[in-house]
Amino acid sequence: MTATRTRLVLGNWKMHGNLADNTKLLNALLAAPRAATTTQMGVCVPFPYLAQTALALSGSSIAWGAQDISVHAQGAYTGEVSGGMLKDFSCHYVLVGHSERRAMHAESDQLVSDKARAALTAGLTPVVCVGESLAERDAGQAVSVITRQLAPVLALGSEAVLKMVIAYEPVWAIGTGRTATPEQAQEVHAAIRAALKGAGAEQVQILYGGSVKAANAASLFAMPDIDGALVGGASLVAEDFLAIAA
Ligand SMILES: O=C[C@H](O)COP(=O)(O)O
Repeated sequence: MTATRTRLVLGNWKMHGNLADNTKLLNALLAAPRAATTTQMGVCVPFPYLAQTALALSGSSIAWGAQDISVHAQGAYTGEVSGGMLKDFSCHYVLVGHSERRAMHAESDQLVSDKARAALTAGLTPVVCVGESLAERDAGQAVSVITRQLAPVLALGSEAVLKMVIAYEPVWAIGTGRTATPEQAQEVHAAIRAALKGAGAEQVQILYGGSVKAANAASLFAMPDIDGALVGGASLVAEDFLAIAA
């Protein structure tokens, strides 16, 4: 990682948590000494817990955000949550295009780009998730799949891209315990950075996600184009999440 990019460790709670457990987790994150690290930390929580998270983390160095956003600003869109609503809870980040949403909610590459644009319009930082399936990797298509997924996002223009975070999450590594090797991840991260092209590509944070644990974080983070992690399961256990950030 170059000196110009700050490391970012972002937790994705997915559909986990309840008021009592969240309080314990957030308090444990807040209680940990962090003076020794410049690593940015954040948590992306389910919508119902944004108020609780905002209240707990307000004034701390830990940011928070959501896991999805509507492309619409307001209106008759039952079940949707707008960027303006997320800003009401002082969200900094919002995940867009997580593979679980691409797969289970049929989110297209274009829709993911539209969500990234909606996030930017609301003043949020979109974390654009990309990643190939195992079949695609085995077919040698990892980079071409990611290039396809990123194309509509890059079409938003370099000014927009500079305000985003990109997360490379190979689908076969998510929740499986099977992490990409640092070399596999670096190869894709370098391809992503090359695809960003243009002025400022060196400034964009590119996170790796997929079974990141304290035991493998350091070797991943040692790679030149890996700027941190998007952490699922391990972000639900304070000591594991803190150990990754440390
Ligand atoms: O958003 C996080 C990723 O899906 C990774 O999840 P995981 O760390 O549980 O493999």
